[in-house]
Amino acid sequence: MVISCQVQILARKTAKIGLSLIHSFKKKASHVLMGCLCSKGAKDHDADATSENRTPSRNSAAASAKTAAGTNDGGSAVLDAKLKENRINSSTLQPDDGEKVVVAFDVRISSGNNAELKGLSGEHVVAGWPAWLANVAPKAVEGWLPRRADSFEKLDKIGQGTYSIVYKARDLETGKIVALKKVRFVNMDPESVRFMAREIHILRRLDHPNVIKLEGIVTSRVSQSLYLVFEYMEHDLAGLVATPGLKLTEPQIKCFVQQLLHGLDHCHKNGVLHRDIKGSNLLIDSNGMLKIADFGLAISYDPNNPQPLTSRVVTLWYRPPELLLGATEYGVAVDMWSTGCIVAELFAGKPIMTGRTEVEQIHKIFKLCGSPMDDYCKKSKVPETAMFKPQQQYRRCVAETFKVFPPSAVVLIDSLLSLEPEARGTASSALQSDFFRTEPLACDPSSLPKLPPSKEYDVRLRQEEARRQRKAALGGRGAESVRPGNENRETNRAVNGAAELKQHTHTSSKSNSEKFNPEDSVPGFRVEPRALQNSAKVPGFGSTWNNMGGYTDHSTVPGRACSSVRVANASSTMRAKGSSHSHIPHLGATDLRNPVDAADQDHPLGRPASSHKKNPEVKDAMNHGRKYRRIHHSGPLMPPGGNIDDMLKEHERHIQDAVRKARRAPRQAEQVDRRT
Ligand SMILES: Nc1ncnc2c1ncn2[C@@H]1O[C@H](COP(=O)(O)OP(=O)(O)OP(=O)(O)O)[C@@H](O)[C@H]1O
Repeated sequence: MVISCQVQILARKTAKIGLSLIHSFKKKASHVLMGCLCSKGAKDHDADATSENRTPSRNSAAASAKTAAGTNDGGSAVLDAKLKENRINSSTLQPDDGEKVVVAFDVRISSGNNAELKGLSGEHVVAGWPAWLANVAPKAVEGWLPRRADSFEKLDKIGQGTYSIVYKARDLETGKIVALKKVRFVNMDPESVRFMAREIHILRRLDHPNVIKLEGIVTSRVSQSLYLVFEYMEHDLAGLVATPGLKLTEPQIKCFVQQLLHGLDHCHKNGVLHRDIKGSNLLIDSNGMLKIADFGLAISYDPNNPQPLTSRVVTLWYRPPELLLGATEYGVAVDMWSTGCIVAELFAGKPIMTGRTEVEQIHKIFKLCGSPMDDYCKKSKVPETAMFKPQQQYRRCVAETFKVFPPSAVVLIDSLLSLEPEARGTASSALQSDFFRTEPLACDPSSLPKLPPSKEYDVRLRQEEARRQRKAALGGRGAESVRPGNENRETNRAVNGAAELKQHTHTSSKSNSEKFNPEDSVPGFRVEPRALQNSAKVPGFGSTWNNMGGYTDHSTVPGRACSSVRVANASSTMRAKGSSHSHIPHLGATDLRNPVDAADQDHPLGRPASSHKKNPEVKDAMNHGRKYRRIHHSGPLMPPGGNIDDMLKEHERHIQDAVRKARRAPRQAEQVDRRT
């Protein structure tokens, strides 16, 4: 005991030396101690991290745990409810397994069956890790020492995820600017701790310039939270795509896609599936380096020994058809599908398939990629019972839809968006595609122009500012009194965001695909003359990007089909109607998804639903939509013989109901406010 105390004091004073002492004292020199900020390569798989491999339901539970933890104040009741829902709602889940795993886990810790593990966690506690972490996930922190929260100075809140808040901070020891991802746990729930531990463990196994680097972990003794320390990244791809007036050139798109594929290749070759590739998880630093981030849903997998995995992963718009149809045996192809969506999104300037529910999402996929062939289930490992075929036969129209993109991009997108997973190829085969060999070639990341920080989070801030403005207007001051030019850029962007949001809300009685594409021949797309596109310039901003030296603007390259046209989005629609705003920011992924995703709010993964929590604008809509929560949930998407068109109409009606009620609620609240 005395020895242990002395060691503890030592460890606190000089942590690095302290841990070495502990280890030599305990004669456990199995790994080299590098200190908190540099340890790499904890190769052995954490039993916890791979437990999904044993049961598909555990990860679903974990995903729910992530969601529940994200509510922070929701407490364990939310978590319990989510876990329960998981078991009740999901057809792909085996009812008892989630429970069993949790129990088995508790038994393992408390019964002391695994003496070595227990010893390891004891060591970690002595080294300064909190017991709740050391006990639950000893391997995640193995070889590292915790940093103290007061060795960082928080500068700004820069992001918010389902279960985390991200801050920009200064490391007071080195002066370096970092990102601190604060993860709070609900009652130290082992399931959510373990979920986060999996993320840490996976991040520590990866080491690549295009994968975000976890630099350390900070524990806070006061709050029940952990901070993950990451290198700081100024932008994310979703934010860039949503930046008003910003149009990526072909070399820039190639540069980003190439980096994404290199990062993915590294993950896949190291047996890691990301399972949540989307723009807001692709971070970009001030040198144009793209890094894959948010490994919260990532999983270790062994292609030679496939295990059942949950199908409840990947954000809806980027989710491949086999997952929507409940496949539990899958591999790298799920990330390749998401990559295909991203590549097309970069050229289109907006997400390409924006389903509001899983049913609608699969329908959009079939409309674009064609109806599945008879042997689809077998080839894609989709359970026959979960399969449905749209009543109407759709022919594949990927090439036709994206014909305005450069031909080599179309070929790549066509292959990545194959219905059959096998046909999508791998990250390394995609890197060999003509897309990267055809002129104009990818530019160098370092030559990308410097941009002000742009994240999906900024888009959300704009929305919040918009709400504030609207409220102020109702209070008599009027949003119009804020003149662009009198405010800083952030506010100007917010004002424009307000207009867009308003417009979006007012016109949301129709889905975007209906709005933009009444003839519905090509899902969600309409090609517009460049004249309209050109009107969308941000004073002093878009021009910076477009005038960068040395870049090919493909509007000037003859034969580049994509140069002369642009896919329509809400902004251009508004401009076409003569909106007084010279540029209307295109809503980010979250924004478009939020107001209409009511039917998805109970998704066990909780990702689409989680975005509602982030956005108070639609929170009410979600509450009002609660009674619809059971409709058309995932699992078998259609009862045999069901009519997809009726179902979609029904969906639309429910969603519109929810949105209408949501719109009414704040007005009523404001009336009450004014009265009181
Ligand atoms: N290293 C970083 N540098 C700068 N910003 C970051 C960094 N890591 C994350 N962020 C910002 O914080 C946001 C949330 O982070 P992250 O995606 O890791 O959290 P999450 O809780 O898993 O989110 P989600 O629910 O979207 O999956 C990101 O979208 C990004 O904008």
